[in-house]
Amino acid sequence: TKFTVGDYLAERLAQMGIRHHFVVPGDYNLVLLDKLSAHPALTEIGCTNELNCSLAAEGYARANGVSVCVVTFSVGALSAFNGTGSAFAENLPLILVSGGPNTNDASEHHLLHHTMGTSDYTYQYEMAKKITCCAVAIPRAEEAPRLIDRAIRHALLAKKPCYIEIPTNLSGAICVRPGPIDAVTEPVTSSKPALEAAANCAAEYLSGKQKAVILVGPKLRRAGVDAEKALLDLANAMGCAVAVQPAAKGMFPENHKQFVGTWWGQVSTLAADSIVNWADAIICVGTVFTDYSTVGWKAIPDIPLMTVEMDHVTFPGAHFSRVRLAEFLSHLASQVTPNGTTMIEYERLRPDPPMVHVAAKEDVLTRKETSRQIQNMLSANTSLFVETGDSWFNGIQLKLPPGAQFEIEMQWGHIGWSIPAAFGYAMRCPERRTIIMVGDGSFQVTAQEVSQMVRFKLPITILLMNNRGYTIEVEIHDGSYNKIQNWNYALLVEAFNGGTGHAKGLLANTAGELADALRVAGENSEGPTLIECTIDQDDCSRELITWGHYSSELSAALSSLPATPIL
Ligand SMILES: Cc1ncc(Cn2nnc(CCOP(=O)(O)OP(=O)(O)O)c2C)c(N)n1
Ligand SMILES: [Mg+2]
Repeated sequence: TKFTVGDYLAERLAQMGIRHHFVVPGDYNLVLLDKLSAHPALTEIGCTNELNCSLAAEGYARANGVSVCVVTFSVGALSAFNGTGSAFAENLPLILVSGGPNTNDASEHHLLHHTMGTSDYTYQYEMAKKITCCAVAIPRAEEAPRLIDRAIRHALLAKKPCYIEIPTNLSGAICVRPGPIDAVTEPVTSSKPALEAAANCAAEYLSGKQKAVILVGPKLRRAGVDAEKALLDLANAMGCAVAVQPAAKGMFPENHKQFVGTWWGQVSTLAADSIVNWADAIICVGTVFTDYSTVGWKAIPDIPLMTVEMDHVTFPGAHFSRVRLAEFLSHLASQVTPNGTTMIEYERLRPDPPMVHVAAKEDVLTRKETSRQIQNMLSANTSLFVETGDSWFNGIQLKLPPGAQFEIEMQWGHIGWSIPAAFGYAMRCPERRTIIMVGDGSFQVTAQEVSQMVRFKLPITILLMNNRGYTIEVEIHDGSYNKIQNWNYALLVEAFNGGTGHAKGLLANTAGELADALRVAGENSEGPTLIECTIDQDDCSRELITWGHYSSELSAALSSLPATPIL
């Protein structure tokens, strides 16, 4: 049989380790989908809509390192742009592939369905350029190898999404076979002189300091599989306190003796803010300081920083390009002199473990009791997804046992992300126990993807925190718009079974009912179990109230009038 452009893409995806491709069919991509599903190493995963398809691919990339989402032109791609934006914001190489109009149509000024109704079809490609690190539209089959390889390589190096548009009449067009995948996947290594110079600068930066800490940010994990190991080596070599930013929870082991908690200003955990504020040197590794992670700009380090990024290192007064994060941390670990001052001080500050109240079985269910019971079910095999909302704060307060994974989408913050993202993640890691903490408002955005968990028999546990509305928004700025229609969530999930599935929908109004429901979930290995936890609408975390208070100041600032009145 002839080798085609669609086969070229399929082979490249398989060669780089993708085993599942997330799709929604449409007549601009059907031939392409045939080619992809014909590849022996690829399994087609249909999704209910393109928003969920792109978010499922975003979650898959968290587990697999890279993912692909294949949609139809215009009506499909514009929804998939949202999950693509998430991948950009969260530093994930998601490959967005869209079918496109037949290359013969433009010159005929044909008006085509699904398009804007003009004969200019370039708008999608132009839009894609803005939300990816590389966008290509294949004009002729001869250019497919060069353009596909270029887009994929950019995505892998930058840890950002890329865009590949394949006209509907080119997927089946003859194409040459690909060369070695090494040409696409080979990472960029550090410049040796730059690495040495950066390490010398680090030694100088640290030599004058007594109280150094390490602050870990969400880009650490995105810097490659050996990044977390290199950080551990540096932490062990230094002996100093190590704090994580909220979006980096789980990227440093929480049972490590030098772990001092999540640094998040007034809503830090384990008094991490006290030791970070005491430090005279902060080694920032993959950190991101945003309005949310600095609690409305109130928690920003105010001392000179050393920052270690994916491909450069900076100090007060110096910048070193092409120094790879993992290589630099490992190199520094072999040179740095131990300095445990901040750990000694932290042991004086470390808060005593809180008294944990165990509710009686008949007690009305509360947020705290729900968190307590979730804490008890976390294990080395757990992957915990926490959704935008009070679930962020409740999830961040939990203590991760060694091996447990934690996923959060704090930069993009698209409510509903956790349902499709956990589905995509679980497709790649079916052996792990995936648990989702999600609010009622978020659940309503992407609930359809629970039916895919039924279809692929994924034993995902969904803790739906039903506080009757958009509580995180209430704490920032309340209004009528924070009220939503309540659903019978347990019944909805049963409906997704369609007569053959194994989803279970349970309602927990008391502590005892939650305990029983979690037992049922633990035993359901044939499909998802949703547990609707009914809690009072004002039963939210202290941290949300504090953070919301400062963020409402922030939202007031965001809506503040332009500095210079427009005349
Ligand atoms: C796509 C998208 N649209 C709107 C928003 C703004 N937003 N952020 N959080 C919310 C409400 C979340 O409500 P829930 O999921 O019920 O969470 P809780 O805070 O636990 O009540 C909204 C409406 C958002 N973050 N993402
Ligand atoms: Mg809610």
